[in-house]
Amino acid sequence: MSRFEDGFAADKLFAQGYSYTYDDVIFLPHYIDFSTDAVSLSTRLSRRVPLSIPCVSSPMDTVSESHMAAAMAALGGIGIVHYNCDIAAQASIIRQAKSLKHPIASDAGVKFPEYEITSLDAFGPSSFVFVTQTGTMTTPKLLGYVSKSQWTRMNYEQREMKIYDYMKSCDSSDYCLPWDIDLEKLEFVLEDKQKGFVVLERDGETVNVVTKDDIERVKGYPKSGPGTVGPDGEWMVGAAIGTRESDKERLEHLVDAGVNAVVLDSSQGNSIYQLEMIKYVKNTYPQLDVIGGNVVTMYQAQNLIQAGVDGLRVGMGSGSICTTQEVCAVGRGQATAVYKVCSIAAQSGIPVIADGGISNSGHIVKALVLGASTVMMGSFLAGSTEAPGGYEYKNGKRIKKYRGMGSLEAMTKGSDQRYLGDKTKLKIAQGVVGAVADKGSVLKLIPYTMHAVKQGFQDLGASSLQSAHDLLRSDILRLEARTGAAQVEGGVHGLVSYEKKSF
Ligand SMILES: NC(=O)C1=CN([C@@H]2O[C@H](COP(=O)(O)OP(=O)(O)OC[C@H]3O[C@@H](n4cnc5c(N)ncnc54)[C@H](O)[C@@H]3O)[C@@H](O)[C@H]2O)C=CC1
Ligand SMILES: O=c1[nH]c(=O)c2[nH+]cn([C@@H]3O[C@H](COP(=O)(O)O)[C@@H](O)[C@H]3O)c2[nH]1
Ligand SMILES: [K+]
Repeated sequence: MSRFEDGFAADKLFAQGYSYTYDDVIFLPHYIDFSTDAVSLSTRLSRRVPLSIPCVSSPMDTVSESHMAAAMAALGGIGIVHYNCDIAAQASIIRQAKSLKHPIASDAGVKFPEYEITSLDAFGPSSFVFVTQTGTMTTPKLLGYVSKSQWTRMNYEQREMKIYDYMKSCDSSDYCLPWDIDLEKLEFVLEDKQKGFVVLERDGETVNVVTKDDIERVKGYPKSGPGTVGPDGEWMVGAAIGTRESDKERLEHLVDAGVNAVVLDSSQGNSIYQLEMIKYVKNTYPQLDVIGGNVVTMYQAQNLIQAGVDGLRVGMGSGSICTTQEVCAVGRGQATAVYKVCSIAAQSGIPVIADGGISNSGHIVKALVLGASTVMMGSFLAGSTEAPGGYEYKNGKRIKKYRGMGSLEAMTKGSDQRYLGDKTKLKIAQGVVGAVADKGSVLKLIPYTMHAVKQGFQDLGASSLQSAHDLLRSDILRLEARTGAAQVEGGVHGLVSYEKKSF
């Protein structure tokens, strides 16, 4: 096939000594001969974990607990449960995620018993505030509830009381339904009994609380592809662990809880600790996929591949809450890192997760076309209904906390595990604590985002991830670096004001 010399081949672009990130590069459009619906984004997380969409949630304590993991699996992606908690808590998050057959995260407020409700904000868009021991719906034990109408009728003095002084208790089995009940039956019960909410239980444990409004809300979301279901017929769930001796005991409990893949969580994965942990996991649990990282160079990747990883995670300092490049002077622009690592991983058929720095669908297209099999997202998913933590209001905006796992706040919470109780160890932050805007449910956000990604693939003439990788490696797909002015031009510019609505 004759071709004009136009744009750059990826090999040439990424060999110039620059560290490019997603925004620095742009693909040149190719040729369309299929519809957007013909694009398949099916892929693999790791050697033996197939996914129908290339989306993975970050193992961070403000992103991935049970509701996020269940929702990601229901969408055809996967969630990686964080390990900034004790072993029993992480195992129980995995069990709960697998038990959320209907991955509905209620948008009701959830508070702990000593909380004082001072405004209707506590209810969010819902008619209820639920009360659990921890003030979250992660492994909840429902103690009681307050309805909006009850609270509105209370006088000012009563409103200064703690919730447990006036909440209605709901230990009556009248509210409880089995975790695996059909959605139609669930709806029927809600209609029939006029209760407004039900409690789903498995083996005597509460796994979820769902209101009538929640059911109506999720019914309006787009249909998503086949979910990520394991051989046990339940959602596949991944989990992060560290590389300390104590992580071996942690892993044993996670395996008991049914974990389907494990991510060795480190900013610099090319270490003796990780190489030894990879060998340990492979020897002890040969059926379990182990993902190594993080890496950004071919040398790092090669070492982990030789040690036997089933997947690699790429990114150092590219995350929205990361300060690693500032603090340690190491890392790499994410586009370069993904391209370089993928070019070596492809030779061994090892899937690569492009981790961090995703803030729009275009970044996802770039990561996937540059060779990644999946993208891992923190800030993109934080702030959603499924992310852990409650909403707050700031300057009239509904927000949720989002923090780096290397922030002082997160390290302090997990320090007992990571520093083995050694309080004398100096802690240097490599991340920040912040907040992100309410994004609604990932059950809506992700299907729209995947549709946008398919449109990008169509423009490039790639009907699948494999076809995109082939086009790139055969130099048919061309790209260029964007100047600062080209990046400005590529964004919205020259308007006095505008409203950006993506879907
Ligand atoms: N992707 C990124 O750019 C970054 C991510 N993070 C996140 O922050 C969290 C913490 O990351 P890291 O500090 O890199 O975690 P880490 O667990 O790899 O490292 C913590 C410290 O412990 C040491 N260590 C690990 N295993 C050991 C063993 N068996 N014996 C003795 N020392 C050992 C490491 O060398 C390091 O000094 C993770 O969740 C990570 O994903 C942090 C910084 C950057
Ligand atoms: O330098 C860092 N300090 C941190 O405290 C930290 N916490 C998470 N991560 C990494 O960032 C990824 C999420 O990035 P995004 O918000 O951009 O999706 C995550 O998936 C991690 O790889 C950190 N990196
Ligand atoms: K950063």
